[in-house]
Amino acid sequence: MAQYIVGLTGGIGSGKSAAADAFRQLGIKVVDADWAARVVVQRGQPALEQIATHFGADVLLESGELDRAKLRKLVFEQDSERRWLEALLHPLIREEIKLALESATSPYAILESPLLIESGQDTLVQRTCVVDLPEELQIARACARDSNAPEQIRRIMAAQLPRQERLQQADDVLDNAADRASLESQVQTLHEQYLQLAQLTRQQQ
Ligand SMILES: CC(C)(COP(=O)(O)OP(=O)(O)OC[C@H]1O[C@@H](n2cnc3c(N)ncnc32)[C@H](O)[C@@H]1O)[C@@H](O)C(=O)NCCC(=O)NCCS
Ligand SMILES: Nc1ncnc2c1ncn2[C@@H]1O[C@H](COP(=O)(O)OP(=O)(O)OP(=O)(O)O)[C@@H](O)[C@H]1O
Repeated sequence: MAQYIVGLTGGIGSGKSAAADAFRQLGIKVVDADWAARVVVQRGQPALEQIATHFGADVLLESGELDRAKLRKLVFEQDSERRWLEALLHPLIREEIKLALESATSPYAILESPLLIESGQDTLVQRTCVVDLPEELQIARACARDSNAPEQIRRIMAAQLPRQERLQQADDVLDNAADRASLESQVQTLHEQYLQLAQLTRQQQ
């Protein structure tokens, strides 16, 4: 496991991927929880079978892969179904994340996760960085990206920590209300701090 891990979190459409790309450009290994969530439900994985048994074979595409759009609709319309899915997937996602972090060789690593705090993945990290922006801008960007209805995005946001509660958990905040250049220069500043913190941690061991 990389010795110093920074958790990068924020609500749907906040700009986590954009921030993560900027860290990658600086040579930092990024492990993405949404990627791990895809790995654990690939064809042939036991979790995919359990999902098909619980929700019915309708949640599979003809190829046998998960129909993610269908499952997305089902779980964000009913809290109990979302909780069932999370209870199945979160422990598997955590193990996948740990494996990926173990192979990180950069001076520090980033764990990018929309549910870093909600799912307890923050126990895997030394520091929490929150990507923040006003909710209306978050909704507008998330809708534009996925051509999703605002109501769908609001439902997903309702399943995530409210903005203020997330900010209370932050060691660092990336303000993503302005353009990408502004985000990238904030990432550069944090990167320099993280290099120092990672070095201090190594020296103390
Ligand atoms: C419901 C699923 C199939 C929808 O898939 P889809 O490809 O449409 O979306 P994707 O996985 O790319 O997620 C997009 C965004 O939705 C939000 N989101 C996803 N799952 C959740 C959840 N359980 N609670 C709140 N927000 C969520 C996140 O902001 C995420 O970045 C998928 O999100 C899923 O399997 N979710 C449960 C696993 C999970 O909690 N993943 C989040 C990372 S730990
Ligand atoms: N500073 C910015 N200015 C304008 N558009 C931006 C900015 N940052 C991100 N975006 C755009 O907003 C959308 C959401 O950003 P991004 O995909 O990085 O968010 P995310 O937090 O990773 O979302 P999710 O949780 O859904 O994976 C994308 O279309 C992205 O290109």
